[in-house]
Amino acid sequence: MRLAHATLSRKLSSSACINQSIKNVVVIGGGLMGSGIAQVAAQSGQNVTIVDLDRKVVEKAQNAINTSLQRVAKKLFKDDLAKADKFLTNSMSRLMLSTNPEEAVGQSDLVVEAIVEKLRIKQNLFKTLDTVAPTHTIFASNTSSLPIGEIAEATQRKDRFVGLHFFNPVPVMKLLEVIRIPETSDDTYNRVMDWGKSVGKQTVTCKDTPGFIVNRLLVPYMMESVRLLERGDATARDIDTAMKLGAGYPMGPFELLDYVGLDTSKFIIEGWAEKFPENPLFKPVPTLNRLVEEGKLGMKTGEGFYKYQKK
Ligand SMILES: CC(=O)CC(=O)SCCNC(=O)CCNC(=O)[C@H](O)C(C)(C)COP(=O)(O)OP(=O)(O)OC[C@H]1O[C@@H](n2cnc3c(N)ncnc32)[C@H](O)[C@@H]1OP(=O)(O)O
Ligand SMILES: NC(=O)C1=CN([C@@H]2O[C@H](COP(=O)(O)OP(=O)(O)OC[C@H]3O[C@@H](n4cnc5c(N)ncnc54)[C@H](O)[C@@H]3O)[C@@H](O)[C@H]2O)C=CC1
Repeated sequence: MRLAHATLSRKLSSSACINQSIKNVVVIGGGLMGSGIAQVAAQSGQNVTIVDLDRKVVEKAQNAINTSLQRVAKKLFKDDLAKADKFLTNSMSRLMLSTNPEEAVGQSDLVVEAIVEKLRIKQNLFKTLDTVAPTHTIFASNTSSLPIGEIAEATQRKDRFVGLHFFNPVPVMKLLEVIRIPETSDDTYNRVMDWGKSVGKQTVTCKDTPGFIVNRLLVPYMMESVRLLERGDATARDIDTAMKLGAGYPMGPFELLDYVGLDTSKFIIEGWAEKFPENPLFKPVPTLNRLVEEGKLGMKTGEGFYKYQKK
């Protein structure tokens, strides 16, 4: 009887949740993207827990969010300091820190994963969370390039699994790519589309295909830029200047590679080269591999294609 009662209450709670909007968000990964995703959810009025392996990383994320929120507050309430301060305090009050993903997801409506771009690590994380997260909780990956279907393989909740691909810097870039797999339910899709708009993003939808829309076009362009450099056709600085002044890009490809992170860029192209060895667009790039091997990951380590002032 107790079991039936428990099952009934889970069913009721999950069906009741279907009508509820997403209020409790857990972001796993407190790096470049995780901190941005946590920020836009917190500033939009949601309760957010940001999780990473290491307490120092989540505290660093909290500081980065605070700094970024000050820029947003200044823009939103330029001549009303009291309102700007209230916005900042309220947003930060909705942000919790954790290094325990299993515990953090206990009350979640949505889990957004933004950890390292490695399929096995993402699968292991979701496999573990699938056993402890509430039945109604939606799982989403912010992966740049991995198949959402393969990440979802690790769980029993493919109907509640999507890709939610944000862009860097998350507080500024307006786009959110929403990727559904064949098993994604209409209710899940509709709820994450509404959620994406609630955090201020314009959503587009794409099939579960390598790189979805933007990265499928952007990453080969960035790799081709490095090949142009390797041939000695032009310097990195001139290639960046050319693309900013000639194509109106806000950043050139080398500035962007340093901004995105050379490690993430390498993981993306490596994954595609492995799956599609015959596609010349996905050929790995020796200079990128060398810089990553030397620990030069871009802005986040102070040097990539360019050197940066340590903050
Ligand atoms: C790899 C993947 O999977 C997918 C990806 O993300 S691919 C990468 C996609 N992103 C891009 O292509 C970024 C291209 N670059 C840009 O858009 C711009 O260079 C940039 C927004 C990053 C910086 O813009 P900028 O004009 O050079 O510098 P800056 O003046 O500091 O910022 C411009 C505005 O954005 C705001 N801003 C910039 N970074 C911010 C942040 N982290 N938080 C909050 N606000 C920020 C600033 O406050 C500023 O606003 P105001 O001018 O109104 O004060
Ligand atoms: N860097 C970018 O411009 C963009 C990256 N992405 C994607 O977002 C994801 C994260 O990328 P970044 O934020 O750039 O990486 P990052 O390296 O800045 O952050 C990744 C974080 O994940 C943490 N982490 C790793 N394994 C973990 C685990 N098992 N549990 C909890 N935390 C763990 C790391 O400690 C690190 O803090 C990747 O899948 C990437 O492809 C998506 C859009 C843009």
